[in-house]
Amino acid sequence: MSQNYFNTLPLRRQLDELGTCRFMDASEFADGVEAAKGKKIVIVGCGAQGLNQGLNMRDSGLDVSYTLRGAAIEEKRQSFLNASENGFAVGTYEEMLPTADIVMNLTPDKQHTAVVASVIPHMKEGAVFSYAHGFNIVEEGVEIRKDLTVIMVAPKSPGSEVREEYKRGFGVPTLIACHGENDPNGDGLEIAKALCVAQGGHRAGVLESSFVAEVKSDLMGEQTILCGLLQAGALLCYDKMKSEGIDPAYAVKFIQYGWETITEALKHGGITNMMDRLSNPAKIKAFELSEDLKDIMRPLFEKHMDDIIDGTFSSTMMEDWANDDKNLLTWREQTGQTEFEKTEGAGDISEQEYFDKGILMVAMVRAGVELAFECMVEAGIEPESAYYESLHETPLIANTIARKKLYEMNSIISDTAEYGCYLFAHAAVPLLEDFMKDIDTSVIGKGLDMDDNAVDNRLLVAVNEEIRTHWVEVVGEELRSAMDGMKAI
Ligand SMILES: NC(=O)C1=CN([C@@H]2O[C@H](COP(=O)(O)OP(=O)(O)OC[C@H]3O[C@@H](n4cnc5c(N)ncnc54)[C@H](OP(=O)(O)O)[C@@H]3O)[C@@H](O)[C@H]2O)C=CC1
Ligand SMILES: CC[C@](O)(C(C)=O)C(=O)O
Ligand SMILES: [Mg+2]
Ligand SMILES: [Mg+2]
Repeated sequence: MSQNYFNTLPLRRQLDELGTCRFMDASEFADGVEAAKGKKIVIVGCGAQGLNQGLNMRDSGLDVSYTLRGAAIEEKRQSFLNASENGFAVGTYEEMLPTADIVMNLTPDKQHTAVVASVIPHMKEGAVFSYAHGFNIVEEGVEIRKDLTVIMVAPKSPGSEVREEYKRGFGVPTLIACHGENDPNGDGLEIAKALCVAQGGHRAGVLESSFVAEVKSDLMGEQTILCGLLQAGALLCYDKMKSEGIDPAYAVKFIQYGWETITEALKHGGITNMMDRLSNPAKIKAFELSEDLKDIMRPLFEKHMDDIIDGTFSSTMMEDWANDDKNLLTWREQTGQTEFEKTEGAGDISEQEYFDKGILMVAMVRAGVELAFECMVEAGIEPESAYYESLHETPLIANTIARKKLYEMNSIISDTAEYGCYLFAHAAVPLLEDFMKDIDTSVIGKGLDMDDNAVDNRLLVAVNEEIRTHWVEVVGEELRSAMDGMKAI
């Protein structure tokens, strides 16, 4: 029986692994996809990451095909259709794996131990086995045959946006690593770099990371700001707007597209730019609300970080795996039944209106990004990694909500993220009950009375200073300066 790998490490090694983070210079990607060129790359699974990573890598000139479990091929399941209708070769493990040079495991985390057991025996000696998230290695302590090189290429983005950003000529920030226990030829990182380039990651920013740093930061981002808070915030804002007499169809549309519009400003210019989109009085109001939100939610964010670091979260989720995903499936069903999810959105809303009438949503984003960033950094995760996992990825998740509300977000993110999202949202909604009682339509749905735009100069200066000097803004400005190819959506 394997055990939590991170928990077996001595403290100093844990801290080293958590703090492994080197921003890679563009010159390090000068060889492009060379290290993977001509190699047979076989992807296991053709879902959210599998399909989109494969499409990008093929467009980058690599030899990509798929292997699926026998039943998926026989029954022509969605994964088979995803691969075959996109013109990829698809075969069984016996057909595809023995000749593969690089096998990319893009199946759900829950399945990884079974996938390792069934896939690895077919792999040739000296091949490469790749992950997009290190849960199986770090939280389950799975050990891989020593002749195999084990790498990680982890896009900080939903699969759909890995593709969309690539098509726009950009990419998504990516964490790459080679598992120290499996690097027999010393070339694992070179291969990870090539796969990352093939997915477009080098255009947005790449960190040389570790499996540990990726897992602990990824779990924190997805549970809190990326998914949990957007889920909780959507439900709370909708209920408030409706109870204040705002047309439900307008409220739904406002929230569905509001996260995307607001956080697009975040992606391009950080919290500073997002807050600058508000009038001065609205900015001060959003700042005050976000300070209150930070005070109320800090213990919850800290609890998620602590539970992730000491393995409580992963063991709780694995209990649910063993219980046929009872919690996950119940929470998924409940989300599908919410009025927000079932009501069709309607109404004309201009881009600026989302800011002017969405002051509370702006406040939630600022509070969530800063809290997630602060908790990660306090736990030993480097600021660059915390930035990608909190601020940069929030708009990419918001893009999925704009497509089909919370249903779309939860079906595109991994099952692991979805579980953590519900866990957080179920705690956050009651936690914010009293705070929400004091909220009215001036900050969500209608906006401030704009007859008088006057503000206290000293207060405005202090608020601007506080926003602009936060560490997430300092590191963000640096990281965004390397994102010269970023495109508007
Ligand atoms: N979702 C995302 O956007 C992100 C995911 N990740 C990571 O990427 C990995 C893949 O996640 P995601 O794309 O969400 O996964 P999906 O749920 O979309 O993967 C579904 C695919 O996995 C196959 N599969 C499921 N179980 C098995 C099994 N036991 N054996 C073989 N194949 C199986 C399915 O085939 P079948 O048709 O047979 O069921 C299907 O092809 C995870 O490690 C995740 O943490 C990382 C970043 C973001
Ligand atoms: C936000 C969740 C994520 O980590 C991701 C898309 O990056 C996932 O596991 O889906
Ligand atoms: Mg992630
Ligand atoms: Mg994840």
